[in-house]
Amino acid sequence: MIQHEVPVVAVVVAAGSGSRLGAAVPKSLVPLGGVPLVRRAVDALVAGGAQAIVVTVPAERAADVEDALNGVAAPVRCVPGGATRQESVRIGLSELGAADDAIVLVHDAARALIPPDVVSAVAAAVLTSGEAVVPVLPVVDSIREVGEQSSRVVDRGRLRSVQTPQGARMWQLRAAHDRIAADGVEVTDDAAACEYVGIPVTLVAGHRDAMKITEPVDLILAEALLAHRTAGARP
Ligand SMILES: Nc1ccn([C@@H]2O[C@H](COP(=O)(O)OP(=O)(O)OP(=O)(O)O)[C@@H](O)[C@H]2O)c(=O)n1
Ligand SMILES: C[C@](O)(CO)[C@H](O)COP(=O)(O)O
Repeated sequence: MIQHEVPVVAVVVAAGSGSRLGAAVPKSLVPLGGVPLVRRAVDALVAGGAQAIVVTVPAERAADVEDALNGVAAPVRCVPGGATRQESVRIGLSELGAADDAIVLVHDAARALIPPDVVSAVAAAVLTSGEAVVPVLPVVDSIREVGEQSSRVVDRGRLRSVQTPQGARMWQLRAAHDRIAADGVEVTDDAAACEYVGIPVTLVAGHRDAMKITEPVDLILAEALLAHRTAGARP
């Protein structure tokens, strides 16, 4: 388990239904190598240095998520999530009893194979930068922006795809999420919330394993990545 100089706490958002995955259970309970996604995500955060975790869960399956998290090596509390990811994060933050200067990480349960080294790197960068921190990857496809009648090439060298965990000081992230809620602003991630209140964003290297399991093909890929990991080989 990686240790940090400052307390590190986390919100794992796991309250989504996973409609695009189309499984018989909410996505966070879908097994990957026999272990629910939410358990893999929480274990990786703990291995990367998170000392206490709040997990937002689908209210009707709270007991199942609690069962899945039985025996995690850090204090974990489950709370019902909100109607959107953004609302779930805000609820999770409000339930974390951490000091204002603690480092807080927000992570998608759907990014179940996040390497603990990336978790640790995000926390370390919050400490050194004083900014919001986001793990990113270069974009590998060519990208076109579409208009009404035509489309145009976008320079992908200037683009990055954004992963989680995203980190900040607790006071920063709480202020950011309270403000966007008050202003009725919708964001897709926590760095965007921080940016809205003027907190700069630092980028660190993400990892292919931290892909968001969104569609059925992603689960097939994740099973293959896990098999490589288990065999001690890297793709
Ligand atoms: N109301 C919501 C919606 C999403 N999430 C969480 O936010 C993460 C990212 O969302 P996504 O992967 O897009 O999950 P879903 O919303 O469940 O997917 P879909 O849009 O396919 O239904 C997931 O870990 C999901 O559980 C959440 O906690 N609360
Ligand atoms: C937070 C996130 O995973 C970063 O890529 C993403 O924005 C979640 O978005 P979604 O709309 O819930 O898929």
